[in-house]
Amino acid sequence: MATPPSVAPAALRCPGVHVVRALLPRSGGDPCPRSTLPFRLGGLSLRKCLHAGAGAVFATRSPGLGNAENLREGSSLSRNWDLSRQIGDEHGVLIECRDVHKSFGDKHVLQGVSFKIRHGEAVGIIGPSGTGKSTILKVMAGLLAPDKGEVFICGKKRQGLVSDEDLSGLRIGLVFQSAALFDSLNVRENVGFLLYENSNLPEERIGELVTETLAAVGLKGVEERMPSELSGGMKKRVALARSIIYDDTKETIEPEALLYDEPTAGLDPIASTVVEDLIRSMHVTGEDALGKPGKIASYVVVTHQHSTIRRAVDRLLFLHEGKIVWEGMTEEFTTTTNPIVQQFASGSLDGPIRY
Ligand SMILES: Nc1ncnc2c1ncn2[C@@H]1O[C@H](COP(=O)(O)OP(=O)(O)OP(=O)(O)O)[C@@H](O)[C@H]1O
Repeated sequence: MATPPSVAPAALRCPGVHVVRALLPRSGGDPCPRSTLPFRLGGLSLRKCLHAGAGAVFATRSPGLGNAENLREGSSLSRNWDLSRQIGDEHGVLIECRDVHKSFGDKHVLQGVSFKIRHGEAVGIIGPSGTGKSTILKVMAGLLAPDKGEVFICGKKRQGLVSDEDLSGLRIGLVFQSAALFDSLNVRENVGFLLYENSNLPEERIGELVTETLAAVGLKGVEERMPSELSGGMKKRVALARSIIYDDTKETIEPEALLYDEPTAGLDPIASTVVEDLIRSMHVTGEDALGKPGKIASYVVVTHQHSTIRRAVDRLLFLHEGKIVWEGMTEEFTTTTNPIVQQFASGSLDGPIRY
C-alpha cells in the first residue's frame, strides 16, 4: 500500500470519510469491456461531499483534438447508436435510467426520467435551471438513489448507492461543476489521490502515472503546485486528470463513462473551446495530448453553453419539469419544431418555459 499524502484533504478531516475506486476483472461476455468499482463516499453527508471545493473554473491550452474529423466520426457513431436505441437494441447499453423519480422534501425534481447511454456515445443533457440535470448525473453516478425507478449499469440493476455495491459493472467518474480539488494537497497528491489511497503501487510509480496523466490533459510541470497557484482552467484540467488516472498494473484497463457537470460554466469562449476539445480528446473517438486514443467509452455532459452543445456532444436529452421532453441529434437542436426546445435555443421569454 502506498503512503497516502501526508496532508489530509479538508474533506477527509471529517471522521469516516474515504474515497475508493478499485478496478475489478472483466467478466466474460460482459457487454462492458472493463469492470470496476467506482468511488465510495462514506461518513460525510453526501451533500457536503458533493459541494466540497465549489467555485473553481478552467482554462489553458488543449491538444489539437475535437477537430472536424473527430466531430464527424463521433457524430456518425452516435447516429448509429441512436438508431439502435430507436429499434430497441440493448447492445452496448452502459447506463440506463428507467422511470427514475427523485424528490427533495416536497420538491419532485425527477418525475419519470428514462434514457439509455450506449458505449461510444457523447450525450448532452440540457434544460432550464433547477430542472434536475445535476440530480440525474448524481443518480447515474450512484451518489443519489432514486426514490422510484431503476438504474441499470451494463444491464445489471443497481441496488442503492454505489457505496453499497460490490460491483458496478462500469467505472463511472463524475467531474463536478467546480474542480473540487483538495486545497491542502498539491496537484500530484490530488491527481494521484485514489491510487495513494487504494492501490499497492509504489509512490514513485504513482508519481509517474500522475505526470503521464497530466500530460494527457496538456499540463506539464505543475505537479508540485498547490491548487491556489493554478488558474481556474488549470484546476479543471487537474480535476479531469484525477478522474481518468488508473492503476496500470491491474489485469484489465478500465474504460469508463465520465459525467461532466457544466464543464465550461464561467469560462470565456476560447477557454470553453479548449475544454470542449479536451472532452472530445479523451473519448474513444478522440486522441489525447500524447496522440494516444482516448479511453473514455462514453460521456454525458450537462451544459447550458451552446458552444459545448455544438462542439462536445452528438446527441441531446432535454430535461424539463422532471422529464425528458425531447431527444435528438445535436444538429436538430436548432431546427426542431418542439416549442420547448425552440424557446430554450433562442433564449426567448415567450414560450412554454416559465421562470
Ligand atoms: N441535495 C439536495 N437537497 C435539496 N434540494 C436539492 C438537492 N439537490 C438538488 N436540489 C434541488 O433540486 C432541484 C434541481 O437541482 P439540480 O441541481 O439537479 O438542477 P439543475 O438542472 O442541474 O440546475 P442548474 O442548471 O441551475 O445547475 C433544485 O431546486 C435544487 O435546489
